[in-house]
Amino acid sequence: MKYLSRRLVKPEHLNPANTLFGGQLLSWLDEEAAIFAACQMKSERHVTKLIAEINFITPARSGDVLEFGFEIISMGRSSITVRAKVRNKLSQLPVVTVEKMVFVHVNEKGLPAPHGMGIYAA
Ligand SMILES: CC(=O)SCCNC(=O)CCNC(=O)[C@H](O)C(C)(C)COP(=O)(O)OP(=O)(O)OC[C@H]1O[C@@H](n2cnc3c(N)ncnc32)[C@H](O)[C@@H]1OP(=O)(O)O
Repeated sequence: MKYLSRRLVKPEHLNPANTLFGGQLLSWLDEEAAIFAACQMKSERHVTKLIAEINFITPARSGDVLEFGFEIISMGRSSITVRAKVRNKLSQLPVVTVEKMVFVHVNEKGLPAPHGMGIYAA
């Protein structure tokens, strides 16, 4: 798994329990995974199709630096499927894992279109 980006947890990202709001983390994850998918497909136009099995493992707190890791599970005709893990940079503890994120390359009408790429390192 490649850890390609980092985010700092700030007070405005917290929930009433003073830990990172899950929706904030998922928003970051979707954006970071979409960038990863774009790099693999060499695509500027793709959409998130599926996010499956999200497991929030340990809480993150203000001041924590989170690292976002991704790996390719498979590439199809128009789609790419990736696995994701976010971990605490200092402790290396896993914060969340996502078993499956599917992104689909689309044409100008928003319909699936072949990305034409094999697997290569971004
Ligand atoms: C980055 C963002 O936040 S984007 C915003 C959020 N996302 C969206 O709004 C997307 C809304 N959804 C859509 O527009 C449509 O569902 C599309 C364009 C993604 C797909 O349309 P579909 O009619 O399902 O396409 P189709 O059945 O031809 O499948 C296209 C590809 O997706 C894959 N796919 C479709 N459904 C699934 C699924 N449930 N799970 C896994 N893969 C799937 C197919 O296997 C196919 O892959 P392949 O071409 O590599 O073999």
